[in-house]
Amino acid sequence: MLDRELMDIAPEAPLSRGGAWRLAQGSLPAMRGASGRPVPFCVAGGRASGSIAPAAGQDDMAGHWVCAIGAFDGLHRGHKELLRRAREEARRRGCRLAAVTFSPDPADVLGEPQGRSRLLTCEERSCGLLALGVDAVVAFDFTAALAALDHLSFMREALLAVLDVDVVVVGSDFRLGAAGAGTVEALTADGRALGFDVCGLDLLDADGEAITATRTRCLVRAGRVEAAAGLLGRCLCATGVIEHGRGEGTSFGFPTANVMVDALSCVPDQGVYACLVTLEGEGGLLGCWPAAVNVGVPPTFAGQSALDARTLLEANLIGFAGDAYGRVAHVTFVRWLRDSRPFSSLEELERTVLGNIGWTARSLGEGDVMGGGFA
Ligand SMILES: Cc1cc2nc3c(=O)[nH]c(=O)nc-3n(C[C@H](O)[C@H](O)[C@H](O)COP(=O)(O)O)c2cc1C
Ligand SMILES: Nc1ncnc2c1ncn2[C@@H]1O[C@H](COP(=O)(O)OP(=O)(O)OP(=O)(O)O)[C@@H](O)[C@H]1O
Repeated sequence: MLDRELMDIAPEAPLSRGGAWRLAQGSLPAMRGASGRPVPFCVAGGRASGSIAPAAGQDDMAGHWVCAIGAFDGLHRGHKELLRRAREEARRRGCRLAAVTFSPDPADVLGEPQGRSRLLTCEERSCGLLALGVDAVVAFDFTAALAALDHLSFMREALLAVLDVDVVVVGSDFRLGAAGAGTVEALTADGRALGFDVCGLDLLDADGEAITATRTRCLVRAGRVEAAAGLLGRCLCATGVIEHGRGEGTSFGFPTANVMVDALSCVPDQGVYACLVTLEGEGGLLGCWPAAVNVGVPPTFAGQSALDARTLLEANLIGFAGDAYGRVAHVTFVRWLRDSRPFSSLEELERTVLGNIGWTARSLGEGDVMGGGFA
């Protein structure tokens, strides 16, 4: 089934209106009513591939498009402003709006090996972009072949082969293609040659500094979750699966659910936080509990567990009774409480943690907030 939907261009095909290569199969991929489901594509003689996720009701890709391009990790306030302006441009020109992005995030492939670098998974980014009102998300596979394409080749052989592009909208700091040579200026020259316009927008800032995914990730890793929320325009949320821990907590009087998040997921390096934890049930959400959460290996027990090498969030779900093992948990960080630290006695550890749980219960509630907050 997928093969039928793959498309390719004839490498010798001439450039036509708008710079769009005529596709070998003559048309852009038809969605055939399968709205929301990504449709794979392959262009530029196999050098570029990816998928298109259409919004509901968008059943084909024909027609003219405004394209907002970037990684969009976090979908922070700057990204939302860019998309708002791109939407306005699309409306003015009678075009549809596509978000053009890359999977995996180029920063994960080209950037410094920094770990914990992802505020959103590719799927979350795609769903978020569609929720923000784009008509389609075009996600190019960020392969070595794609990374090696210069900006002109990317526009001509990859993007214009998939969409008939009228306008490209990017932030003023944006760089596309090999060696990051595709600045707004260079893309504008490409547009003159290939038949599209380029809007390079000033970056939205907060406190005199541009809002970027890099800035947001730095704040998160330093534990400054409230400041990160100010840039994101919402609280940070990390998702993981609940696994068995060492079982110490039960005897302390504060049972903990051990939420293992992906090693690439951007969460604080360490610290104790007041959170809300939403658990998935069999056919939907089970509920959402206030929780005091320790992030990272508990310093008092460092090196004592096979779990230690992985990213661990230990959550005491306030008012939760039941078996949470194996469940998917979404941990929303509301407030930093303190740094994690080693304790010289278990009594001091227990007293301190119970204090953190008490503060969280008084501030966020004593039970499932979806069920009214009554334990
Ligand atoms: C809110 C909270 C704060 C915590 N703070 C610390 C801490 O500062 N230092 C530390 O060594 N462990 C800390 N812990 C971790 C406990 O030591 C840990 O939950 C306990 O060992 C139980 O682990 P287990 O049930 O997975 O075996 C904290 C746990 C929670 C829930
Ligand atoms: N604060 C902002 N205001 C407006 N546009 C922005 C802002 N930040 C990023 N953009 C633009 O949004 C698109 C997607 O952003 P992208 O994820 O590539 O950059 P970023 O958020 O600055 O991430 P990073 O810090 O990893 O470079 C790009 O065109 C980018 O220039």
